[in-house]
This record gives sequence, structure tokens and C-alpha cells, in this order.
Amino acid sequence: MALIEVDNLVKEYQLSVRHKGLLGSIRSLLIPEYTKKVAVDSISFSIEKGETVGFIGPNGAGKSTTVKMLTGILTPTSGTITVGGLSPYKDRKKNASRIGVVFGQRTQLWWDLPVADTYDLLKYIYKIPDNVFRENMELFTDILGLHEFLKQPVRQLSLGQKMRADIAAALLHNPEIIFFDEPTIGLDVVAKEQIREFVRTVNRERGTTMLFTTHDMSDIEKTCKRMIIIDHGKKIYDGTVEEIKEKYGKSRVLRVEFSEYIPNVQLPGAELIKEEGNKKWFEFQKDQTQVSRLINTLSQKYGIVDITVQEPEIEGVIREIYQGGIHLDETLSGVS
Ligand SMILES: Nc1ncnc2c1ncn2[C@@H]1O[C@H](COP(=O)(O)OP(=O)(O)OP(=O)(O)O)[C@@H](O)[C@H]1O
Repeated sequence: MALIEVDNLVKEYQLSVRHKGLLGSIRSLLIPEYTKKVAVDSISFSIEKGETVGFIGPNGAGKSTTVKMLTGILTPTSGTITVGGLSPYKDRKKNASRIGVVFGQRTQLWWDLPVADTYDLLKYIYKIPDNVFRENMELFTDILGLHEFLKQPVRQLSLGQKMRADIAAALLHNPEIIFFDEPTIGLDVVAKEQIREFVRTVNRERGTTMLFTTHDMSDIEKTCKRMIIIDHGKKIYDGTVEEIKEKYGKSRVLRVEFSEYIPNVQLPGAELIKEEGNKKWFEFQKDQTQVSRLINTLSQKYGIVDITVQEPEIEGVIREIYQGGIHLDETLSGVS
């Protein structure tokens, strides 16, 4: 049995119908009417121990609702979830001790307490043995650079420091599974990279299972092997990040450094998209133009110092999927 098993999961929210005007308001009060919003529509998937999975989709797709059900905060309308053999909403307390949750937009730390005191409190709450606490504090301080601000109250921390402090707090009790909700939102590139590196280290060294919801495709590309895409509450893709890029990222960029400045380069089958000194970037469609033909054409006419082919950005592929420009085929999408 997989660590996380989700079968035909459905969540409907009940919304009250409001009528216009004073009479309408009175009517709504006396005879309340409701409509249903299906936020999660028969989703199934399973996640094995040690996997890192990106859970993505456009705004309102149903990601948070699914994660809230996985963590036991919400009860499903129908379908089943098991996390390590437990039902998250029925065995909420037991489940909580085995999971860690990191919210990018909210802190779980005590606002007025120094960070170190928060960790002491968590040690007490989760009954973390001394040796585990010491080992984790050492590792987290080292990779996340906690020593800079351990004695400062949480309210004085910068966004990036708070995020690092929050991640350490969520992992202190050695959870088997961690749910990250937009873990790098609002952070600068250095802080983002530090967090991604930390996540990779913990996954590699401890085999911790990780699920990310994020709008930052670099988070997914740099930390996850697998990606589940949902849209309008339905699962539309479940597979590797590489596979979706390879199959749907049709455009490639040829970056060429010439031995001298050449004003007009004609390259049939490719379009000039950028130039900088002696360097030029050409975009081409990999299923229409062979890269070897482009290289031959260029090298016969011009002196070339360096040439590289750049892979497609996952960001662009996902944008097109959200905009309906790419229809995923069922054999690839792993959707049954
Ligand atoms: N408490 C609620 N009551 C009613 N409808 C809700 C509630 N929470 C979410 N919804 C609706 O359910 C749908 C899914 O919302 P959800 O927050 O799960 O999406 P999401 O994929 O996490 O979006 P985002 O990327 O914007 O955070 C949306 O249409 C949303 O308006």
C-alpha cells in the first residue's frame, strides 16, 4: 500500500444564494437556499514513501481544498483518503504527529516569542526526544542559517527568515510527510534556492515524502520528479516533469556565439528572438526543424565560437496547458 492513497475524492462546498434588495434579503433569511460548488471532482492518486510531488493548477483549481483534506482540516464529501494507513480527518491527532505543514503566506510560529523559544515549545508539544531535537537543530541551523536570528522575536524577522524558521518548525518532529503550500512566495532568488536545497537534502537523507502546491514552476522543476496537475477540480496530468516538457515543450532555442558581429543572419526554419554583441538566440520548433540542419547552415556561412541548444522552460508549457492551448493525451497524462 502506498503512503498516501486518494480514491475518488470529492469535496462540495455549500454556498448560500443571496437575492437582491430588502425583500430578497428577508426571503434569504426566512427560506435559505443553497447551491453547490464542486471544488474537487473525483480525484484519485497514490504517493509512495520518499516521493516529491508538485501539485499544481490554476487559481481555484482545488489544490488547497485537496491538501486540507489530506491534512485532516476538511472532511471529504465522498471518496477515501488514507495517509500511512490512517484517515486524516478521523484520526486527526495521530495524523498530525506524522505530518508537517508549511504555509508560505502564514506563519505557525508564536509572534512575540524568540524563534528558539518556539522550538522549545514544539519540542514539548510533540514530545521530541532530546537527541532528535539536538540533531535536527544542528542540521537545520547549518543549512537554513538559523543562527542569524534564533534569539529574535518572530515579529522582527524578514519574510525570508520567517520562512526558514517556519520550515524548521514544521520538520522538528521528523514528520514522514511534509505539505508545502507556496513555500517560496515573495522570496528573493537566493532565499528560494536555499529553501529548495534544504528540501532536496531532507528528502535525500531522510526519505521524507513531500507534496508541494506552488505557482512557481522553478520550485517544481528543482525539487519534484513528479507533477499532478488539476483543473476545475479534476486531475488532468499525473507524471514526470521531464515527460511533459519533452512531449509538449515543442520550441527550442539555439544560442550561437559568432566570431564577429554579423548584422543580418538568415536562418530558415528559425526565428531570431534576441541578440547581444556577437551572440544571437534563435527559436525553432523541434518537430519541424532539425537542429543539425540549423547548425550546418550557420557553420557553412559564418565563423562560430560556441553553440548550445536550450531546453524548453516548464513555465511556458504549463502556461499553455492552463490557457487551453495544449490538450494532454490520456496515455501520457496517467489519468484513468
Ligand atoms: N470555504 C469555501 N466555501 C465555498 N467555496 C470555496 C471555499 N473554499 C474554496 N472554495 C472554492 O472552491 C474552488 C477551489 O478552491 P481552492 O482554494 O481549493 O483552489 P486552489 O487551487 O487552491 O486555488 P489558488 O491557487 O487560488 O489558491 C474555488 O472555486 C473556490 O472559490
